[in-house]
Amino acid sequence: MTAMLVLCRHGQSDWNLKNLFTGWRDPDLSEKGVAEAREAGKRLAALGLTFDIAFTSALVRAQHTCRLILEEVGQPGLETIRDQALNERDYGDLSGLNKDEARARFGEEQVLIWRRSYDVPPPGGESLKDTAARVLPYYVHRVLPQAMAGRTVLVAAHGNSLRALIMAMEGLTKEQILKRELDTGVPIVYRLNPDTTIAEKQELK
Ligand SMILES: O=C(O)[C@H](O)COP(=O)(O)O
Repeated sequence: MTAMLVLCRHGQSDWNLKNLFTGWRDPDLSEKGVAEAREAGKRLAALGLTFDIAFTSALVRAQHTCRLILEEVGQPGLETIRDQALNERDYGDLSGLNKDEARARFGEEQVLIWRRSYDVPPPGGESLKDTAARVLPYYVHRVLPQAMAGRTVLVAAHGNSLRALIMAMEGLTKEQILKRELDTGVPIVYRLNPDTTIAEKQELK
């Protein structure tokens, strides 16, 4: 039985556009983000993909992306489970700050460590490791069983909650995940082996 899992980072949000640290703050998609989410859905539809269940976070930008993808594949109203386990990494005290201003204030290197290191949390927030500690159990207990039962699963979530998941799924090291960036609104289609390892991966850029 083929297990199919599609991961998609939300389309551009209003705060991505304004270059603000977002984390658990809750802006909606920008106009461009809406178009990106629709395009993601069109690309999935072009592959002939339809879903059996969708998962998204407790945040509007991911939920909106999920909804638009489902509309474009002709499945509005498909069962969708929302859970804060899939939320973006909590950016703590950085939330709401402009990323360039933060670089000017704290230094380029420090900001890069907060944004991309594996285990250094931003002040008052979550490291990627902390994010993984909530994303991975949710994946193993909720998402993966659906895929392994032969259902095609959509996960519409966030840059860092998905980086944490991809690090585990693809077996990336701390060094490799540092360089892994996820584009907004670009679906990654995984076909999984019966032992849950990756059989095939396709990024729909
Ligand atoms: O939460 C945020 O600010 C972004 O959407 C993801 O941030 P990052 O590019 O710093 O990981």
